Amino acid sequence: MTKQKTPPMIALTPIALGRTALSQTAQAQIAPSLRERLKYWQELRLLTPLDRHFALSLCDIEGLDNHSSEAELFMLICALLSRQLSNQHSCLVLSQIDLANPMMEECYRAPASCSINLSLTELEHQLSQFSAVGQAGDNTPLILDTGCLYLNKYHFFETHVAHKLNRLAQTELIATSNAFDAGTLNQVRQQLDCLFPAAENAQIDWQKVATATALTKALAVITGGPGTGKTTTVTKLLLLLQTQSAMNIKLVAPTGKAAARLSESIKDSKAKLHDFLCAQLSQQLSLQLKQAESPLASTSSTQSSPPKKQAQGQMSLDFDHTVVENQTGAENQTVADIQTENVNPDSSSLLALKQLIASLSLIPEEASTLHRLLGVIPNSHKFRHDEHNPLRLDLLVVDEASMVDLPMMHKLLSALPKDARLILLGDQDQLASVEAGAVLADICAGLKAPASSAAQWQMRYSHEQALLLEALTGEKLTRYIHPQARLGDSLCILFHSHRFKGDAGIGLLAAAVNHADIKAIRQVWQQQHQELNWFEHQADSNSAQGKDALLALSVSAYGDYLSLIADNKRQFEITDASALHSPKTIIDSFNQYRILCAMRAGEFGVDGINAALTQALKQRKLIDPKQEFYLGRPIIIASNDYNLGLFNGDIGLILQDKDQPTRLMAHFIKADGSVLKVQPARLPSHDTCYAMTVHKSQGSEFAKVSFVLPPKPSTAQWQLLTKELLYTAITRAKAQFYCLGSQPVFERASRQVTLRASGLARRLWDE
Ligand SMILES: Nc1ncnc2c1ncn2[C@@H]1O[C@H](COP(=O)(O)OP(=O)(O)OP(=O)(O)O)[C@@H](O)[C@H]1O
Repeated sequence: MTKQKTPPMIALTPIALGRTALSQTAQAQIAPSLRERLKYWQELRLLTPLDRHFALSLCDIEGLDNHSSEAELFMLICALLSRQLSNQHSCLVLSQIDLANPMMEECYRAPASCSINLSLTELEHQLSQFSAVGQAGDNTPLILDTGCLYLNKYHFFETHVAHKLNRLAQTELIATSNAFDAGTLNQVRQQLDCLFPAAENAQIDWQKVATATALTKALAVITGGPGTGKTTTVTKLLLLLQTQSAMNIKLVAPTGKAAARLSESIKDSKAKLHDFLCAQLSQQLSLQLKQAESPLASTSSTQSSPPKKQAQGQMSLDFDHTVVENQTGAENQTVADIQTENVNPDSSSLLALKQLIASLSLIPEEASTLHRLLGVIPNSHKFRHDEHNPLRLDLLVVDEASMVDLPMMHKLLSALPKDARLILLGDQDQLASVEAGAVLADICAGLKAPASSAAQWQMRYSHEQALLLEALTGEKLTRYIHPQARLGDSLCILFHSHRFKGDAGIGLLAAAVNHADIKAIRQVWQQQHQELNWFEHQADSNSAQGKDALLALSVSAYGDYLSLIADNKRQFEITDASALHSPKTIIDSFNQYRILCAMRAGEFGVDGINAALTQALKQRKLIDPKQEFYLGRPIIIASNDYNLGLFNGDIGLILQDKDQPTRLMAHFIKADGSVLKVQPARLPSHDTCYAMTVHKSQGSEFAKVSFVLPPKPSTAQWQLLTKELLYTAITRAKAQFYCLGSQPVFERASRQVTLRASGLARRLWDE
């Protein structure tokens, strides 16, 4: 270990005496050592106990004299690094340290404040001299890389994720349009045209471009806000891929709830796509028949004809399972049924349609959680699938990718087989993952439009990729050519929301918040959209009018599922099980409404709102919370229990057991739609869930959402109030959004952007 003889590196500011808020230790001494300051910062909650112990342990490992200025600098930097990791950053960016007030104490001359009397270059040099600090690839506890200090493990995760994503992005499945023979290029174009018919407006169909992107690259990242058609696009893409050659496709999402939603969305998309293709087929057939001037032969038979091999042998498809809803109102038929002698079965457009319809059944519908896919090993942080035991699949689709943290992305990419493709879906503007990193945001970072641009995002293609995508889609993309496209060739952002029409309040508010556009935010609220409702926090703390209004609304909104439970109770009393509402119906009804809080603790946090609403529902005799697990109590699981199959974030209800109505059981709906019943006493740690945090609501949607902001946020609370939090809360609502807050808090939060320190964006876009 090399020790440097340098002037004092940390200037210790004498403590201010006589301040009541000081710890006794801090008050008693004029110039406390850094060890004492660490303790004091922990008392002030500027550090966690873990941060302090991390700093002390590393100083011990380094073997420094505790009172030396080197030791003090090292401890301080280690504490700062640990604090960054506790705040979900991947590293400590040295240039972001406020050298004059590194601990960022609110009062500059706060009792334990200190400053670092070194330039940034000197600081970096000093740090590189410690034996615990190494360079990329070293086996040291800490790594200093390009001005960022990492815990070795996080540095490894980050470089590995960057390497894997870059490698996947560079894996060209089709490099240029010349790679196709003319027939194949035409076939793919025709299929794309068929799935994405030209719209009347002249705008680029980004869904079509995204699909083509994923046909050409082993990595495709399709992002966009709610309802922009990510699932619709990926369903069409999977269909195209399955028509090319049958693949082993797996669908995953980070949580059980998100996986269940993905399954539902894919099913819904498939059904819509089936109807759409059948309508197209019907149209084509009518056209051909008209041309042949011959009426459609009788199609009344509902029997499936034996599958017909195509005459020219170009395709040998089994159309047996392909059912067509005839527009003329005839019964469902197979495609084979409605072939007639008068129709040319080899017409390329007909064949393309039939091929697509036949392949629909090959698109998987069941989605699992990432944990289940990777194979949890009880009591271990490792998974069954890793680089030594890769997953068995050809294509992996990961939904809600914004929720995937850096360590999980590392594990997922490690387990991905060499030749597999990866498709990431998500909303890059949503809250970042609960744990370290902001992987999806870093992946999209290179598409951030320059500040001067009106657009927020701008596509970035290499010359070759722009031409290839143009050849496949017919869309004009050359204006997006960028000299350093890097990951841009694999990315596509969908802009147009099909859920929120142009003038719908929720969509407008979400967009205004996303752009941190205060003027637009005020305008949207002033326009008094019927789907947006504001409850003002009362300035007078004795009056709880805004909160009362929210509670009254919530009692009424939750009244629906509670009345279904009351119905069942009556049915059980008269022992008539025939008219019971199923647990799924009741849980679906409960999921129509949710209160989302910015905070966990306090009167306006999850804890306070849950307690107040429990009381309000009790007063209205809608619940009887005499015992802990009372009928109708909503539960959210707070930790994983692999044996029970319950995961952090799973939501269920305490309901009467159909088989033994005197017994109350926690009921959950699993991703495959089945009901899981668990004895309340066996539940892993859990909370009541009339209200939940915005963080926990990621991956879920509700018809109505009430969002609660604290009236007077503390300094610590302000750190959580960001535009991503607001945007995520707003976009959980499909039909109605209510907000209990105050204008200054809402607006200041809209201006605060989540910044997660990480080197991933640089590794993906600049190196
Ligand atoms: N090009 C389109 N034209 C018309 N409707 C569309 C189009 N694309 C998607 N939709 C419809 O918009 C709705 C939302 O689409 P989809 O579920 O694919 O979006 P998403 O981005 O996956 O949504 P979420 O954010 O909820 O995951 C669906 O009803 C879908 O049928």
